[in-house]
Amino acid sequence: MIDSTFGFIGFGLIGGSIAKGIKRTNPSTRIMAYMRTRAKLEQAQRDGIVDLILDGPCESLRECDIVFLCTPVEYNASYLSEIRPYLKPGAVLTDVGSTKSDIHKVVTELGMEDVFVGGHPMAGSEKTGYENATDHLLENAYYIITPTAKSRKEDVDRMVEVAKAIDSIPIVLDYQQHDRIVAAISHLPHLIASSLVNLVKDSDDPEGRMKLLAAGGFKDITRIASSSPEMWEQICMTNTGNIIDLMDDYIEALSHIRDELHQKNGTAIYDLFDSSRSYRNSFTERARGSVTPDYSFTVDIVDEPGAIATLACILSARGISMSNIGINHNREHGEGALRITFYDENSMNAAWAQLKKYNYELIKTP
Ligand SMILES: NC(=O)C1=CN([C@@H]2O[C@H](COP(=O)(O)OP(=O)(O)OC[C@H]3O[C@@H](n4cnc5c(N)ncnc54)[C@H](O)[C@@H]3O)[C@@H](O)[C@H]2O)C=CC1
Ligand SMILES: O=C(O)C(=O)Cc1ccc(O)cc1
Repeated sequence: MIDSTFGFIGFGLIGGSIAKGIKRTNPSTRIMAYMRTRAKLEQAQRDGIVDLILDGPCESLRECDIVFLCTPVEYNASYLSEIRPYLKPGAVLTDVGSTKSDIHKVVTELGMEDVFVGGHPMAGSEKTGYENATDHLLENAYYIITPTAKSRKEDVDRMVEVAKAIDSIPIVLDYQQHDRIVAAISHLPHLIASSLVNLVKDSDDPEGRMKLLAAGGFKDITRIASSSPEMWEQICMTNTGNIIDLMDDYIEALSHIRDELHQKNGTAIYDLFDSSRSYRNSFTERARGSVTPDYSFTVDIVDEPGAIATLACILSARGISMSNIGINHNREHGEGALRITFYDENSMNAAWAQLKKYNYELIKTP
């Protein structure tokens, strides 16, 4: 990576994770950051991630090769003109926002198309804040790069290098195409998840039994309803056209399903489940969207303190590294299911054999 000094405006989950990822692979890079909560920046400085704390857009940004805007999308756009005076010649200004048309529009209006290259890492979580940022959050995730009409090829290449430096997978897309895609796979699903949660809230009995009994499937498809309302309001408000188009189609599909249920048309409902299952199963099963094959299996463990540590010790004693480990929260009590991912097939097979020896119950990933 030729760039060595990076500035961040906003330093939460995504800004913090990009900075940590850069520092992990390029420890000699210099990072300066601004956000409203200074205490968190001081923590980031103690962590060795932030070298210089900024009090806002200022002269120091002139040292940066790349400046990242990592606040909620509408605020990102409002920072463009404030940052412009502090960009050094040749510096790239980028963002990580989940929608792109709005910021590209402001960039064009301000005549900043030659310095701006949009970005959107396609991973994250429902959590927010620097305290949840990790150096591997964006590993194996697509990092969408949206050039302007006047972006220089070498600037797009520099963003590709940054994405690679944090082990993401760069992909260059037109910003309008980007917004239609994410409306379908991210924004409409967030609205559906939140409205479904509210449907249960409004339909529950006074004892809250729906909430009590809500199990795996419901929790799986509504996890994202715990995301930041401030961030998601801004995302939806900057992609209304695409979301409404897809929502119209979705309402029609739901209405169709309702009719089939009314007519007790089991075949139609079977076909719905059958076609969605085939299509869903054709998605490559990957952690956070990686293109690498998935080397994972699930282990049934007793839900008690130390159970995960014991399992980790058994594997590490054989020198087997895990690339990811996560609890499947489908069950409330009793045994827990742990999904473990490995870097390669050999590690996965060695782990399988080792855990079998200890009589763990193992379930292959479908
Ligand atoms: N959360 C996610 O999973 C993903 C989020 N994004 C995008 O990343 C951006 C940031 O999101 P997160 O890091 O998740 O949010 P976050 O809430 O963790 O971090 C936002 C940061 O911006 C700061 N901030 C908020 N308003 C500000 C303002 N007016 N001036 C200066 N700083 C301000 C906050 O103090 C915080 O440091 C958003 O634009 C979002 O669309 C992109 C991919 C994934
Ligand atoms: O929590 C999740 O799974 C997400 O949906 C993460 C996410 C949030 C916003 C984005 O623009 C991209 C990814």
